[in-house]
Amino acid sequence: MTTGPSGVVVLIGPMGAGKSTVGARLAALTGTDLVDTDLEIVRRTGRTIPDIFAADGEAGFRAIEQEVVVDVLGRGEGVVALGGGSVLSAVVRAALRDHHVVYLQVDPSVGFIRAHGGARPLLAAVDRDDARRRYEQILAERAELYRSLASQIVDGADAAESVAAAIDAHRRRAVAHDTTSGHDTTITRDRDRPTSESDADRQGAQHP
Ligand SMILES: Nc1ncnc2c1ncn2[C@@H]1O[C@H](COP(=O)(O)OP(=O)(O)O)[C@@H](O)[C@H]1O
Ligand SMILES: O=C(O)C1=C[C@@H](OP(=O)(O)O)[C@@H](O)[C@H](O)C1
Ligand SMILES: [Mg+2]
Repeated sequence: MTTGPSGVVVLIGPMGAGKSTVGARLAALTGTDLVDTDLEIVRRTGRTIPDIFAADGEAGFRAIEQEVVVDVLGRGEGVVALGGGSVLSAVVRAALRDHHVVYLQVDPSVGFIRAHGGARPLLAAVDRDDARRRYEQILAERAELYRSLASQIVDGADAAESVAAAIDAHRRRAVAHDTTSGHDTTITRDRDRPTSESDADRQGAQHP
């Protein structure tokens, strides 16, 4: 993949949106490397994420996460799949500014089913209904943050191959500065460069 001035494609979105899965597909599709920052945290600390939450609390996890994410983004190339809560850090948000940031958007019904039952401490409630309510609350709290950071928004409910292909197609068009090749229907917003008047209108409508 030709990646342009800033080479990193960063995937954001809630737990279960498919960031890790799509990240792997996109890296394979484009012949680049994936860094999944959750896995990188485990690799660097030698501890699992539930262990870190249990011993250091969420605040302790966020401190480690911020350091790892900023470091990984500084490498300047490849695909980076963030953990869903990375964007809660203002330092991480600032570090995202120069990169192509893709928000994998999912309804809570899709995201929760995918995320529940794994080793995610924030959904570790004993009762499934409690866990679901927690997921919905987290998504409601973060949705606008994800939107505001995104250079591209894709439908995370689509098949992982399709999501990866949509990201690659958008990236190729952006690098080629091709404003005439039409629209990718999964793209709802291009932060930096409207591809048509209607896109520009839509941006204005979303960001008064
Ligand atoms: N596009 C997709 N279609 C169907 N299942 C998916 C898709 N993306 C992810 N999954 C499944 O959902 C679960 C969570 O995916 P994951 O990539 O870990 O999400 P995230 O990193 O955003 O939390 C995994 O079991 C994965 O196989
Ligand atoms: O949303 C969150 O706060 C979290 C998401 C997880 O990653 P995924 O988004 O890859 O599931 C992981 O970083 C941790 O359990 C916290
Ligand atoms: Mg993940």
